[in-house]
Amino acid sequence: MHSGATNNKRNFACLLEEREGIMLVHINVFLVALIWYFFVRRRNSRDTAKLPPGSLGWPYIGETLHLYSQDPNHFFAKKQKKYGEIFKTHILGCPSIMLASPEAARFVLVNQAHLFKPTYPKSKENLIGPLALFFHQGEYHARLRKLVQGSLSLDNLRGLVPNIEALAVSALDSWAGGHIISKFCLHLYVLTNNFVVQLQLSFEVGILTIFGHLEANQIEKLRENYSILDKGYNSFPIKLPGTPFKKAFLARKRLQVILCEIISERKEKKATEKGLLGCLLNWKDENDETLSEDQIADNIIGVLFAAQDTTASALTWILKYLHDHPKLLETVKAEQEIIFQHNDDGNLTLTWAQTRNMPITYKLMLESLRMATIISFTFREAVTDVEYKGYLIPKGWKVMPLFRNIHQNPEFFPNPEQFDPSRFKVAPKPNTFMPFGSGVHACPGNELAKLEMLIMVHHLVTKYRWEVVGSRSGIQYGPFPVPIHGLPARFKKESTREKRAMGSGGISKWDSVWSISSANAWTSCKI
Ligand code: HEM
Repeated sequence: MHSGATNNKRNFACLLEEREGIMLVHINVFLVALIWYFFVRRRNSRDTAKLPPGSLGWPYIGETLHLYSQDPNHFFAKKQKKYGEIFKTHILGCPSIMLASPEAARFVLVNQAHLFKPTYPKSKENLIGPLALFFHQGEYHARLRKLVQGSLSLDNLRGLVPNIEALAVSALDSWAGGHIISKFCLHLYVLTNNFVVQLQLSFEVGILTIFGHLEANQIEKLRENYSILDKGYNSFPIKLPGTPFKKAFLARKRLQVILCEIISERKEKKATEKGLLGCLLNWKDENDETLSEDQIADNIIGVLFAAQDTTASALTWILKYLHDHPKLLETVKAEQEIIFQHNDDGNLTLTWAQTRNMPITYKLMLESLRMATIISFTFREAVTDVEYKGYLIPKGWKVMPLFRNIHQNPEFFPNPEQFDPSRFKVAPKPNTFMPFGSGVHACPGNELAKLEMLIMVHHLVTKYRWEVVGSRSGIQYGPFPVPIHGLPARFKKESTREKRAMGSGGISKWDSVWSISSANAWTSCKI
């Protein structure tokens, strides 16, 4: 019994020792884990990774005044020169990190896109409609994107060529139709603001792509209210009666009513059109759930918004570059003239195949998109602390891939300030050419925009002559860059007889006015 008790005591002591041993092991494991957490895992977080170089400027206003008191492109270019390809700043009330390298843009927009969400001011989100795809990421975004992309597929665009062509011809005819006699010149010209007219064209193309056929009175109501919305979109977001923002807000409400009427009509008719509205109306999930009217309306306004000013600005720049480079204009004309003559002097409509085979005009378009970079940069917001190349991008900070700076980098585009379509004989290096963005939010309308531009250039150079009026240099932002005052120009429609009389490369009185006026802007241009 005694020895048993002694044994028991010994066993108990052993047990205690064993437990202490186990506890010690646990404590050691815990300490090692703690050390690992602090010295290894935490290496990736705020304590060790440093913020990129740069300046956050004044408290709250940061560097916003610096940005707005100069050309934004100079602001970013100066910063890039001083700090390199990744730098911090503080603009529009937000600490932000700018990224001016292709790898960094790819990191944010493609490889690690899930760590960065799209971000827009709430006031703008509400004007467009908070359910529009570009405010979202994840499953909802992917579902809507598939529908938008489907409606803009090459197969659908192929069928739109004759309609887009008819709209382009009618826009061009309207420029040259209302002739006025300008006291400054001997000829009959029309004085117009290209950007405004281009806006009308891209609006009509947007309507066509979204709705297919629409009654003229419905188009007019949409146009009227959409233009009020567009004007107020970039105004100061204050809802006082009479302010552009308040007007835009009310126009958005009216647009909702008009769109809901159209949606009900289409539902009643059980229409099976291929346009975006058809795709949105016909969508059903596995539980037979359909999209709500708000989801449909917000996405229609969203696509119209994304399609309009962007394409209009790009077209206006193409006109400006053609104007500034007469030799290039002649070469583009020669390419388009062959198609024009093949189509019985324009009596036959353009074919899809012809629009896919305009190599010179295509390079002109790409170089215009590079030089003008309609969307200079985009915004994302870090959803968590992110480390990139040893730099910390803190959660909640804005991140801005700078497309324009990449397009203007001589390492990727030698002599970047020179307009040179021939550079596109060779494909740009990956991720260096992003006029339509990149990754999950890249532009689904890029093929439509290109088609619209090619068709427009075809008709413009084969049937019209034009001359830019007033100042030829300078940019204005609205918010997309356009040549100053929207490039006012005089247009003249050439009759086939006039063209034949001149022959290819012939000089008319009009031509001499043209070349004198454009002599200052003349620079050699390779194709
Ligand atoms: C020259 C004309 C155009 C340019 C330069 C352009 C440029 C862009 C860019 C850079 C983005 C990406 C923005 C970002 O990543 O934050 C984008 C997105 C978008 N674009 Fe375009 N775009 C043009 C025309 C169009 C057209 C014609 C349409 C539709 C018919 C369209 C519809 C959209 C939509 C819906 C998005 C959002 C996509 C998403 O969030 O998934 N765009 N565009």
